[in-house]
Parts: sequence; structure tokens; C-alpha cells
Amino acid sequence: MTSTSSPSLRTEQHSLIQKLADCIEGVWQEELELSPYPLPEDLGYVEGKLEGEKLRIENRCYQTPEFRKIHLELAKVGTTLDILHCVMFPNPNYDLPMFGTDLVGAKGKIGAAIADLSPIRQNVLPPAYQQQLSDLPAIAFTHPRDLPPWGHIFSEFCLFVRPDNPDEETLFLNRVKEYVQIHCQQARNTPATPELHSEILAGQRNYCDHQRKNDKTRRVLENAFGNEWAEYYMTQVLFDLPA
Ligand SMILES: C=CC1=C(C)C(=O)N/C1=C\C1=NC(=C\c2[nH]c(/C=C3\NC(=O)C(CC)=C3C)c(C)c2CCC(=O)O)/C(CCC(=O)O)=C1C
Repeated sequence: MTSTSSPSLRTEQHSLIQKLADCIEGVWQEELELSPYPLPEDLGYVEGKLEGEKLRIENRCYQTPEFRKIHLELAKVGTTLDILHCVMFPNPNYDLPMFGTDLVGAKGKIGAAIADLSPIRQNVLPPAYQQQLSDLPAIAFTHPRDLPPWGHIFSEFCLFVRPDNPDEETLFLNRVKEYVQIHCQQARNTPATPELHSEILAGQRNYCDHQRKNDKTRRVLENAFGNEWAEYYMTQVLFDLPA
């Protein structure tokens, strides 16, 4: 875990990343009963540098009765690339979608901002999620972005944009806050369904298998830590699966 005395990496990152990190942690504190999640090898803070630029990673990880692992990762490549990564892994006894968001900023601009509540069972979100997400007013971002081939795991409500200006950054921030609030409230109101455990686990495995195909992520990790460590990190830290 990051020592609370050192300031978070977010203070050195793009303002939208800083605001979204604070916002997500704020909703978690308000809505969930957080306990620490034991990260392997004390991965609270990691630095790496090979031929490329230095990569600094700060991880914060928690668990709750409904979520096996909720992970917020901030990363900075050299002095130019800022990254926020967040995934909430439901406890496989709860029929809940995967929440994920990724922000990548370079030279003061956010080039990629993505957020989704992704189905893991029968390729549809639970009805309560469908209803609440459909009720949210659509946002017409000026620069929507195309998903990669493995992006079929995301839902119809997936946001993937290059925010064009501070107003669009705020629209994205507020919409992601709504996604996380809906998710935490639904999680609290969803009874455990242990009979679906294996089906839910298979759905989470499928989500992780596809997220691991993100070569943009892999390349950053390989440049700083080498191929083997990058594979370890993507499969055991970013998109790990319960035993
Ligand atoms: C919920 C969704 C989601 C989650 C949880 C997730 O982890 N990624 C997710 C999505 C997603 N990310 C993408 C892109 C990029 N990701 C990184 C890097 C990192 N992202 C990280 O999390 C880490 C670990 C800290 C690193 C190092 C870079 C550099 C880019 C290129 C930026 C750009 O194109 O402008 C794309 C577009 C992929 C494509 O177009 O082929 C999608 C869809």
C-alpha cells in the first residue's frame, strides 16, 4: 500500500486524472465497506526503467463483501504520459457487471478516456443496470473513438472519447461518477447467487482474457519492465482472476 505520508502520484498528473481518482475513491468511501486488499510483493509503488523512459506506478487496492478486488492504479511514463486505470472485480457469488475505466493523457491533453459497466453473463447487463443507464441523458462528445477488435466486451453504454475541452472533461468525469454510484448502490442491493458462481467466474475470465489483448498497455509495461514482468503484471495484477 502507498504510505499515506507521501503525496499521491495524482498531484503530478493531468487535472482530469487527479479529479477522477479523487472522485472514484470518494464514492467508494461513501458507498462501500472498504477493507485493504493484500497486493503481491508490496506493489503499492513500483518504478521501472529499461531503454524507455521511467515508469512510476502507484496502486491502491481494496475489497468489500460484494467486490473481490477494487483497484485504482495511477502511472506516469517519464514526464509526459499520465495514466489512470481502475477495475472493480465483483465477488463471483454476486451477479454484477465489471466496472472499468482508463484515462491516458500526454502533454496536457487526455487522448483516451474510456469507462464502462461491462456485462459478464449472457452478454447483457442486469435489468436494473439497463434501466438506470438508459435513463441517463446521452452525451454528444465531439470526438468519440473506435473500440479495438477486443472491445466487444464493452456494453452499449461504453464511453470511449478524446475529450475536446474542459467542459467535455467535466461531462466525462460526472458520467463516470454516476456509473460508479449506480454500481455501488446496485451491488449493495444485489443478493448473493452462489449457484451462478462458475458462470460468473467464466464471464470475468472472458473479460480479463480480452483486456489482456490490449497491446497499448502491454507495450508501455514491456518498455519499462521487460516482457516477462509485463506478462506477469497484466495477468496477475491488472486482470487477475481468483484461484
Ligand atoms: C475499461 C477499459 C480499460 C481498462 C480497465 C484498461 O486497463 N484499459 C482499458 C481500455 C483501453 N485502453 C486503451 C488504450 C491505452 N492504454 C494505455 C496504457 C495503459 N492503460 C493502463 O491501464 C495501463 C496500466 C496502468 C497502461 C500502461 C495506452 C498508452 C493506451 C493508448 C492511448 C490512446 O490510444 O490514446 C484503449 C484503446 C486501445 C486501442 O485503441 O487499441 C482501450 C479500449
